[in-house]
Amino acid sequence: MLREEDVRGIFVPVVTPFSMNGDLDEESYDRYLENLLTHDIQGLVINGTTGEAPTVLWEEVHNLVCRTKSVIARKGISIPIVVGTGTNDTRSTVERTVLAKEIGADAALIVVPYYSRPSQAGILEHYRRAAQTGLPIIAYEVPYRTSVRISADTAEEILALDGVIGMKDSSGGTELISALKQRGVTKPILCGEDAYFLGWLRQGAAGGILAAANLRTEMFIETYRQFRDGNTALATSAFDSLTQLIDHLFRESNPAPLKWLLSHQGLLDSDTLRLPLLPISEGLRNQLSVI
Ligand SMILES: O=C(O)C1=N[C@H](C(=O)O)C[C@H](O)C1
Repeated sequence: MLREEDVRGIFVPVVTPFSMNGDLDEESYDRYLENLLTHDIQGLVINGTTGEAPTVLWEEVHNLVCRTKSVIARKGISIPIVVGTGTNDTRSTVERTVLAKEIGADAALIVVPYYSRPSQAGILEHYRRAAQTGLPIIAYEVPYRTSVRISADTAEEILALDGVIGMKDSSGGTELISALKQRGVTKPILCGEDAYFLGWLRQGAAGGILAAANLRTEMFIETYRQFRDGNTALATSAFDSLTQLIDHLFRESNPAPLKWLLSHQGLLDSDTLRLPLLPISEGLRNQLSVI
């Protein structure tokens, strides 16, 4: 299981490849994962936003976890697997987290419950129940997707729960992380906003869960390592080399641009997404093909 002290560095949220008919494309997944695991990343996230969690069935998540374990074993490496188990329903979140534990996940990524607009107390209770499953939890704050924002007080209380080992912060600004750091919170916070990765490291983030790190993975690792080692100029120049890519990857809904680039590079057979997401526009295809 993932330990709090190992929540650092570059975690890569994997895509869920689909064939043209919309079925899970297992062959592409294995090929893409084999390639990704040539890099020295600190963890994988299955069934996150980048994995199109809202459209992936639990049986498919199960299949992806098993396939991932096989690829990892074949390569003779060890790398933690974090599985997205969060829904907007506490009971199903707990059930999925228990199932993820049973199939050997190392931690669960649990999004703030969306749609229902729960109170801060309701959000805290959601995490309290999930944390009781015994699978380490990374809470995931992403207000532009969930339409609720956790306060610094609630974030601090969530992070104080036994079993919560960290937080992924995609809140769009540094207010939350700086408030938590000012309060002396020591549990790790991972950046979930690719464009702000270096800025977040400066604020005390322990690393990032970054869709863009599926591409140019080495430069993300370099940014993290140089920053960690105090070489801020080298970290800045590594990160500067990534900003154009990051900007393009988020011009249309993630993971559509990423899937297009992965298929353009031959790592996936197709850039198929499940509705309501659609493949990227022709305009963005033209831009991506020359970056
Ligand atoms: O899949 C994820 O985890 C990520 N989700 C963010 C989003 O699209 O909201 C982006 C981040 O890079 C990784």
